[in-house]
Amino acid sequence: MIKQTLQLELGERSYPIHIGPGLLSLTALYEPAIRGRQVMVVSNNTVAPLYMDTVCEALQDYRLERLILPDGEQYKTLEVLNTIFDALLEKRFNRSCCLVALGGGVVGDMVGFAAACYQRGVDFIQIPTTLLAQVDSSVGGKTGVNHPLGKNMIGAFHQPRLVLADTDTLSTLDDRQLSAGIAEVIKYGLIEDREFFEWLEANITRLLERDTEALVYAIERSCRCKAEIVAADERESGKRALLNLGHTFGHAIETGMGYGNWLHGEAVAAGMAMAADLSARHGWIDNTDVSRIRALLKKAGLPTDPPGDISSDRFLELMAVDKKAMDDGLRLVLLDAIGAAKITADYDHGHLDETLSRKLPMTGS
Ligand SMILES: NC(=O)c1ccc[n+]([C@@H]2O[C@H](COP(=O)([O-])OP(=O)(O)OC[C@H]3O[C@@H](n4cnc5c(N)ncnc54)[C@H](O)[C@@H]3O)[C@@H](O)[C@H]2O)c1
Ligand SMILES: O=C(O)C(=O)C[C@@H](O)[C@H](O)[C@H](O)COP(=O)(O)O
Ligand SMILES: [Zn+2]
Repeated sequence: MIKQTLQLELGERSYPIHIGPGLLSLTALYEPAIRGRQVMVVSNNTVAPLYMDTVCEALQDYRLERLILPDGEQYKTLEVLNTIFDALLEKRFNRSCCLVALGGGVVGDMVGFAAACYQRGVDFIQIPTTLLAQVDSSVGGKTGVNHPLGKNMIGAFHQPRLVLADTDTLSTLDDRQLSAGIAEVIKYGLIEDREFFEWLEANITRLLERDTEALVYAIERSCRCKAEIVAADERESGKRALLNLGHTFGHAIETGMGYGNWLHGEAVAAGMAMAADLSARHGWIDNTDVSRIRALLKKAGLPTDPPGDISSDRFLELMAVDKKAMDDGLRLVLLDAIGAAKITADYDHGHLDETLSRKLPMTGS
């Protein structure tokens, strides 16, 4: 079985995405990206004790440095980013170096942004170790940090040279984090792949039980969807915004609750349920679709309602900084069907208020 390799096609910045068990120790996979370079492997204090040695042993013939960041969404900040620059300068890393991001989406986003900025841009490799990072954050080149007033507000587009998603690393992930990753998997089904959504309805238990074959299938199908969208619209001038389904509500929840209280995937899950609710209020999908979406999210161990502590006015305030806000208003990603999302500014503000203030039928099932 079971290793899969996809290619994200972006001309001379194209790169492979390797998916499967046992990949961390395969030196040959890294070599094209790091041959002859200084390499800094950056991780955090949870992931480094688990996997840093395996990666460094695979790279033992290289000039290696290790750097360990504090673990948590609350550390996805400019301040912690600066510690990466300190380490690179102290170790005299030059422009031909390569950074390796070993961890979940937080490490990946920060190391990617450090690579985008250091000496105006150096190479980096993504080694995602959470399901969420393997299906989403390691692919596509969105990098950055949070600001107290808004999620991912400081960042850059900077593509990795290689993505190496070793599914064995998922064995040490706790159940809550696995579920958070499944939220982004469900997102792909909702935005443009109804058949995948139906596969998820039938196979969600296999994913929750960490069946390797099911995981590789879901990761590959998710990455294929994301890679096609990014190849068509790298910098989100159009279609890429579909990947933001659930995120305008979700980012508001993350910022409003304080980073790290709700996991990103949990906030996105509640946000997708809210997007489905708002779509149904317009008659674009029907209530049975909403119930199906909520049922799958629940079965995956995910929330389907926003926290009670955020009023609809506060939601609107938090949502106003969304990157899809234009001078003429905020665009939202909503649903015409399961498997057909759309980006639209043409929604009813009264309906939006009903969704934000959780008026029935939001709590239908
Ligand atoms: N760039 C993008 O396109 C993109 C896409 C989606 C999400 N994101 C960002 O990704 C972040 C969320 O990523 P995440 O869900 O991976 O969270 P995370 O990076 O915080 O990782 C979750 C937790 O799991 C731990 N962990 C990681 N791998 C582990 C393993 N194999 N075994 C045990 N523990 C492990 C981490 O240390 C952390 O405590 C958010 O900041 C979000 O904004 C970015
Ligand atoms: O890759 C994308 O494009 C996405 O929107 C993927 C999202 O899952 C991810 O959370 C991303 O970081 C959100 O980007 P943002 O531009 O809304 O901050
Ligand atoms: Zn996301």
